[in-house]
Amino acid sequence: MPKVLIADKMSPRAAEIFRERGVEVDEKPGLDKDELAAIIGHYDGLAVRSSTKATAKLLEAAGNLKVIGRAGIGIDNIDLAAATNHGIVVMNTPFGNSITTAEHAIAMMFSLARQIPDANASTHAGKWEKSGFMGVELAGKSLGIVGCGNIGSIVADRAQGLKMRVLAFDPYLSAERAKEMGVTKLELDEVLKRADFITLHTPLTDKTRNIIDERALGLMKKGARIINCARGGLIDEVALKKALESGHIAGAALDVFAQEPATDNPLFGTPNLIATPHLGASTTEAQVNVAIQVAEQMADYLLTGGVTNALNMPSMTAEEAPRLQPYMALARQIGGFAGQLTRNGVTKVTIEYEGHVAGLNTRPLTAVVLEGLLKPILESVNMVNAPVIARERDIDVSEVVHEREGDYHTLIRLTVTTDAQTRTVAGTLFSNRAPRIVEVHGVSLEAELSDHMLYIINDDRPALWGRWGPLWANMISILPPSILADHKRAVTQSL
Ligand SMILES: NC(=O)c1ccc[n+]([C@@H]2O[C@H](COP(=O)([O-])OP(=O)(O)OC[C@H]3O[C@@H](n4cnc5c(N)ncnc54)[C@H](O)[C@@H]3O)[C@@H](O)[C@H]2O)c1
Ligand SMILES: O=C(O)[C@H](O)COP(=O)(O)O
Repeated sequence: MPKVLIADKMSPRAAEIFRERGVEVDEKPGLDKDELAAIIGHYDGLAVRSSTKATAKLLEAAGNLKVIGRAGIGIDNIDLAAATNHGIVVMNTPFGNSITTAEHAIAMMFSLARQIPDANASTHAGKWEKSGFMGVELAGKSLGIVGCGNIGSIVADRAQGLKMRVLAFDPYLSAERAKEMGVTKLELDEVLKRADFITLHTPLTDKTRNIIDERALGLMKKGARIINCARGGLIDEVALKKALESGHIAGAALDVFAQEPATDNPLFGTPNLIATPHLGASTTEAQVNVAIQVAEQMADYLLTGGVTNALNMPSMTAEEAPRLQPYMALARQIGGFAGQLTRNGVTKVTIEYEGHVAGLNTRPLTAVVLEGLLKPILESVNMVNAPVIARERDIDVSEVVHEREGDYHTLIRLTVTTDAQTRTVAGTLFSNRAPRIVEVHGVSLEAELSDHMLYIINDDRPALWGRWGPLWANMISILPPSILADHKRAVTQSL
């Protein structure tokens, strides 16, 4: 029975689902990195939110780990490259907390517009400063959204309900989608210049780090307000502090910070700053959503091989997984067989899908062919890291899907090119389930592979094979070793 560790505070629904699905589960939120490293080796799955750091060092100690599930969206706390290298699938739940986070951004916008946190504190202090908290109306104002994906588009919808004009900067937002959403798509500088409120909803990448820096803040209207419920690091915190202190920016509401947990931040104490401790996803509804999704996805992967919302391997639904299973076995055999035939460095790999298989989800099959191909040289390769390893080794991988049906109702053909030669291996499924190798280097044959086989090319040199010679002339043979027991010496010499 696979075993999963829930390492962050999560809705109890996650553990319930793991148990219902037949996955053993331990809930241990709040372990420090050494405690986690000491036990991670016992688990097949690790379920986290944003607190647990799945670092390269931790993953070194995670010898059995097959999947990391992020109950949420951002995976900044997971070393994706290290996970991929270790063959660990990383999956998130991209939609479960989007509404909740969009609502937090809207709540932050209202809080800024009406200074609710300061007014609340002042009233609690018995000051009754009615004239000290003059606000601004949202209706008729412009909201600039930077990053108009899942959350940004929900924010746009809610803002339109508040009768705001919505401007969007997102290089990947199509004109049609912008039109459909009723937002005005503009370049960043235009959005900054025109908006009364700016809200950020991009991931933190090399391109978005400090996207709101001193220059960007300078472009914003005097008296504009800014909200960040996406990721710390999108705003230069020192520049924002200056802009708030000078009054150029009338207010900022931040849910996320460059360093988290943010217990000591240069912005703390700055006037007109509203801060929440990364609460964007913290509603009961969102936490139940992401807990259910992450547990279902991880259980699917561990129990059926189904892959949903993975960030480092192609998806394969739990329904597809059993249908693809015999093809996975075939793909692994074809790749493994070709890998054992290949001596020199591989430069190019072409995988052709023909007939029935051409209509299936071929990306996982390609990953498995590559796994098989690379296995003879790299013990730790699996279908998660095989495509990355191929890329790192400059192997040009291409998939060709033929709609035509050839001699077989379904066929996978692998062509491997090295500096020295080109080799092909093709296989089919008998009765839609039993893998058969049906072609090697253009020679037709039929072989059911088992774990230990002998592969022989007979050069047809006189006297090499004694009485077997005439039979094997110009043939490739793949045989169980027992058949050749009497001829062991000859075979050994030949190989
Ligand atoms: N505060 C929280 O608790 C909380 C909760 C959920 C999500 N988040 C964060 O919110 C962010 C957005 O989440 P999402 O689900 O909407 O993601 P998403 O991938 O659906 O949307 C991100 C958008 O940003 C756009 N984008 C990418 N690079 C850009 C760039 N250089 N300039 C402008 N736009 C760019 C993308 O095209 C995409 O449309 C993520 O960073 C996520 O981690 C925070
Ligand atoms: O990316 C996310 O989903 C949010 O940052 C939520 O993080 P959390 O699960 O730690 O609340």
